[in-house]
Amino acid sequence: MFRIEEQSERPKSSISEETEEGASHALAVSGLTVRYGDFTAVKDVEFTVGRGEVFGLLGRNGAGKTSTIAAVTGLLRPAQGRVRVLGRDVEDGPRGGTWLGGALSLQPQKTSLFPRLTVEETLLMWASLYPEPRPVPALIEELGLGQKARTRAAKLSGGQQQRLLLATALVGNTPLVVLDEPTTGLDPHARRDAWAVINRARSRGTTFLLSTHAMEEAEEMCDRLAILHEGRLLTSGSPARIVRDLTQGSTVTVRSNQEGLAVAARGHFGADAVHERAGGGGTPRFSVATERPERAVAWFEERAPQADVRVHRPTLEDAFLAATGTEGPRASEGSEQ
Ligand SMILES: Nc1ncnc2c1ncn2[C@@H]1O[C@H](COP(=O)(O)OP(=O)(O)OP(=O)(O)O)[C@@H](O)[C@H]1O
Repeated sequence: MFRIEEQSERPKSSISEETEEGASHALAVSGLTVRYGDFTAVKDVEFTVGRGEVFGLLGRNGAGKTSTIAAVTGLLRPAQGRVRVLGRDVEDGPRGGTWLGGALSLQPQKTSLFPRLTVEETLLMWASLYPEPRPVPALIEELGLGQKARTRAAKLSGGQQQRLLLATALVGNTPLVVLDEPTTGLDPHARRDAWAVINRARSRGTTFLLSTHAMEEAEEMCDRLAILHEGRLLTSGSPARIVRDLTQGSTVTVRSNQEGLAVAARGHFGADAVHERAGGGGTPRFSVATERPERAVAWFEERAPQADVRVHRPTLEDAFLAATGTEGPRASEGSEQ
């Protein structure tokens, strides 16, 4: 379990003062446990999202991201725990599109699109559920669907449907927007367009909770992340902090026939930092673990100009793989105690 203390200062939402009272976070999740029958899909998950933040949920397939989102949005009643949006308990809100009087909106699943409604009709329908929706024509343009405004949902490509789903979440103009894998299936251009749309909404003060499998998206878009694994929250923090905490730092890999180079490297960087690598019978290879790869590269350039020197900086994907690499038995009623 991990608590997050920081929070961002952002403009207040349009929700009434009464519901703002005591609402120091856009979203506060505590002790969240979701069960399906005797299977525990989410266990004691705890995190907060500051106003105006983009907060990402990462996790392998089946880790519990969608179940967490369902509980956060009131679509599913948790077995235990509390979810507060702008200080107000989600359980108190009505179910359906007008959650918490317009405080949050959710990007629905593809199956929620009405195939015979056009892009425009779909968004007008969703807009009618919220007190202060965004103007539909401008949103259609922003999502790059201008040419398709009068096309039925069934006739859109997969990526266009995905953009329409993102638009249905944004049209409500709510302080908190929840997106379940918002850019899955989008081409790289459309993905960047979607990021730009999210960033524009963020700059107006909108808070986002999103789940994603795209590490680049998580690194690029999210202020903070939580990694869920087998229903539990493993860690949370900024992408940089997660990389720092869960990986061994940078590695410089050196291929060289120069005699004595590995020995000299051990003398300079320390014996523990230098590791021989299996070279497969080719040029001898070793790696150096270092916090300052640039300096290590300069050191090798000076002593062994012919050497093949490459830097590997740990990525969020490295951190994610390291954190979620183990596949133990899932939490369940029987194994929790
Ligand atoms: N309605 C349900 N009934 C029973 N089990 C469910 C139900 N919905 C989800 N589960 C189970 O709960 C676990 C978590 O599922 P969830 O959909 O929350 O994972 P996820 O992290 O969103 O996965 P993915 O990345 O594949 O979308 C999985 O083992 C899943 O099989």
